[in-house]
Amino acid sequence: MSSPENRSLRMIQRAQNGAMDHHFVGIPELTGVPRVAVVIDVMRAFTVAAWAFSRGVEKIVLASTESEALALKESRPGWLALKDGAPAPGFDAVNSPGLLRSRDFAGRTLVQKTTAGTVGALAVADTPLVLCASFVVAGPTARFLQTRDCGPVTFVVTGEGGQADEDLACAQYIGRCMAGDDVEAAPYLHRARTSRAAAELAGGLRSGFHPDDVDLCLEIDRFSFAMKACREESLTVLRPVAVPAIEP
Ligand SMILES: O=C(O)[C@H](CS(=O)(=O)O)OP(=O)(O)O
Ligand SMILES: [Mg+2]
Repeated sequence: MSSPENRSLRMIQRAQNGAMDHHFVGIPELTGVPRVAVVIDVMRAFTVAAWAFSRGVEKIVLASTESEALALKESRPGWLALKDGAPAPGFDAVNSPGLLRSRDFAGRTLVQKTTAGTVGALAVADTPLVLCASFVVAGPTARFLQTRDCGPVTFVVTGEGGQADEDLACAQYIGRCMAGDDVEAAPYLHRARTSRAAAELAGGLRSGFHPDDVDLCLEIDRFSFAMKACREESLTVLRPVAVPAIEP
C-alpha cells in the first residue's frame, strides 16, 4: 500500500509532467489494465535487454520465476536463459550489460528473469501497448509513443516498490520528451547516477556485476530502437522496434 505522502508526491509528479496526465506507479500500485504502459528498469533489466538485442538476440521471453526460465529454455532447442544475481547452473548469462556487451547472440531467443524489470512487464502483460525502457532507449521510446499519439501513459517504476529514482527519472524524462519539449538529459541522468541502485552496483553489493555497469546504464539513447512486449501464444515476448530519428 502506498502512504498518503507517496500518493501526494505522485500527484505532484503528475502535475509537473505537463499537459499529458501520465501516471507513475510502482508494481504494487497497479490496478486494472492501463491503455498504454511503459515499464522502466534502468538498473539493469531493460538496459540488459537492449544490449542483448544489439548483440543479435531475436526475441526475449519474459519469465516469472527462475524455474520457469529454465523450463522454457529446456523446451526449445537453442534458447538461452538469463537471470539476475550470481551465475547459476543452467543459466547462460547474468543481468549485466558489461558482461553481455561482447557476447554473440545472433538469432538466439533469450529467456530473461529478474527481480524487478521482468516482474513489472509481466504485471501489465494484458495491456494493449507495452514498451520496456531504460535510458539507452529513452529517445526512441518517446518517439515511438509520439507516432502512436497514444495519450497519457502509465509508467511502471519497477525498482524499490515504485520509489527507485533511477527509474522515476527515466520515466519523467521520457514523458517530457513525448511532449515535444527540448529536454536536457543531464539532470535526469544525474539523479540515476546518485540513486541507491547505482551506489549498490558501484559498491559491489549486487551480484553478477561488471565495473562498467552503472556507466552503461546511463548512456542516453545508445540504441535506436524501442522495445515492445506482446503476448505470443502463452508467452510475453519482447522485441526491438526500429524508430527513425527525427530529421534536424
Ligand atoms: O540485476 C539487477 O540489477 C536487479 C536485481 S538486484 O537488485 O541486483 O538483486 O534486477 P532488475 O530487475 O534488473 O532491477
Ligand atoms: Mg532495477
